[in-house]
Amino acid sequence: MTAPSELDDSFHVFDTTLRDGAQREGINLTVADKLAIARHLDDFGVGFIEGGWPGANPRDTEFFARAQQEIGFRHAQLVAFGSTRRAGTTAAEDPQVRALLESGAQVITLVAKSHDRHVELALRTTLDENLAMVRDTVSFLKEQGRRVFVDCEHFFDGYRANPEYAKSVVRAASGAGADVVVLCDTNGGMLPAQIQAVVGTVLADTGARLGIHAQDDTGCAVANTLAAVDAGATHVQCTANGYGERVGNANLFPVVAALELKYGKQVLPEGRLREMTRISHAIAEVVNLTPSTHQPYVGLSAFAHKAGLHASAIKVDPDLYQHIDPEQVGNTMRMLVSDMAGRASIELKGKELGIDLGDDRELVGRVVERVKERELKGYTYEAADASFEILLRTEVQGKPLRYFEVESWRAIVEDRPDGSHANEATVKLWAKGERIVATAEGNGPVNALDRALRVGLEKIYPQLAKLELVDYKVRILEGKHGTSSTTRVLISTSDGTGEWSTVGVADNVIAASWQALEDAYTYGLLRAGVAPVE
Ligand SMILES: CC(=O)SCCNC(=O)CCNC(=O)[C@H](O)C(C)(C)COP(=O)(O)OP(=O)(O)OC[C@H]1O[C@@H](n2cnc3c(N)ncnc32)[C@H](O)[C@@H]1OP(=O)(O)O
Ligand SMILES: CC(=O)C(=O)O
Repeated sequence: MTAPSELDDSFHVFDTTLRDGAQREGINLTVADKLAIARHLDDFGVGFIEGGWPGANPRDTEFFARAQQEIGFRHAQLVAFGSTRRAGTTAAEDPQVRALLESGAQVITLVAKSHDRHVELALRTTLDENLAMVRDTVSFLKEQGRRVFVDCEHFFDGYRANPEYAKSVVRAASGAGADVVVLCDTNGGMLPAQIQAVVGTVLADTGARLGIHAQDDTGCAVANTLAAVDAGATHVQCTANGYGERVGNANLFPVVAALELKYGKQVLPEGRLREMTRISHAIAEVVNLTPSTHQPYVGLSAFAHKAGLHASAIKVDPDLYQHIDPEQVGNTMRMLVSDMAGRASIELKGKELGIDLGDDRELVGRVVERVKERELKGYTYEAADASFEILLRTEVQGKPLRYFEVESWRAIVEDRPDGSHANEATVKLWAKGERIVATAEGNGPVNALDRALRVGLEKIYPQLAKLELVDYKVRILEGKHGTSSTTRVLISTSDGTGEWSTVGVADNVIAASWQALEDAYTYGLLRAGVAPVE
């Protein structure tokens, strides 16, 4: 793989997940989390990882010390973030500038004011003193042998208010030796055409090497970043999954994918783009946020096709309804089966599941009809792949896919005088010619049924011991009918190596849960390779 020193310096992918990303509400990273994310980002191949603000809090200070000792960076250079010196002092004496040096980072990003109003109101100093703060801090850090990037905070709002002053900050930074001057849309209110025009003009007027840092308050951060690149910016600041202050920052993954796949610019080491989906999800795990299923390129739904017309064209050529081959970013195409499906959707889904439907138009038509009929009753197969597979196999073999037959089941909830509840269930089943009666208690009626089913079947199917219910969702489908409405239950089950979802629909929650449980156990046995009863 390419070592940091061999990376092409003409274009920078700069990640600020550990600094700006950590400013998102709800994210609270430990040092261990930061180290784990830095490893993922380095593995992905970004050029720069902004690790935080050393000196601002003990956690960031510790992160810099440990990252340099513990991570053997293969691609990225570690960057420390801080501000220009305070007004009325020198850079050498400013404790937070010293903390930047003491962090050991060889690359430093300085945040500088570039909006005249901010200088006067927030810094409470003069416009000239702010320029001196920028010049002094940059030249001091350059003298200390550091590479320096300057983030011009509120650049675009500042440019609108006072373009000459905003540009004088760029000139002060670049004149003092800043390697890149980054124009920041700090309030995130800009639109792509505005960004493109301003970046083009500033580049022509100052000749400085420019970067872009876009917040996502208009939902345009990715587009704004690309517009800046169109205008000549050669350094993009982004965060994994778009995490960041308020609504977030430019999302690293669509920016990098656009640069590589649409602009034809190689910004990552060879082959790393194919790791993008895995890395996006791994970082989401570390920050403890569920990955967005609808995220471009890397979301579970990014290449999921629901409409029958789409499927019929995809059957001929997937490119007809996909902007790229999902494998280029490590994602996969999925077919969703629902009441919007047509024959082609079922054929493609069958292929995905490894079930041969031959050219049996009648069979496929029957499955389409059955799905539509069931979805009208409230079933949803796009969220319950395992129940769909059971339905499909049942239609293909012309008889139910069965491991056991249910004679009856019963669940009892007992309200006790002390306010507690006892839940008990009994199931009566037939499996391999044997009649089974099993009773169990649980912490709710569905849990009691689940246990009774397991207790009853485990003697015959020991494979069931591994199964675990990992999620349970209930939805009332026709709220206006109150307690008499239709209830849909979705259950997710795991066997430790994979997870599957099943659905049940009935006029009461226990009956709906029972159906979903029956499918969950049936599918678990199918996955375990157990032959169904004839
Ligand atoms: C746009 C962005 O997202 S920039 C990143 C911002 N990130 C953070 O703020 C997270 C980390 N920040 C912190 O932990 C704290 O704010 C610290 C340690 C940096 C500073 O804390 P304090 O010294 O208590 O100051 P406080 O946060 O109240 O105010 C910031 C100070 O920095 C000054 N300041 C702000 N920007 C700059 C700048 N570019 N150059 C010099 N000084 C600046 C402000 O004028 C204010 O000065 P004052 O203390 O004289 O009023
Ligand atoms: C520097 C930064 O985070 C901003 O201006 O938004």
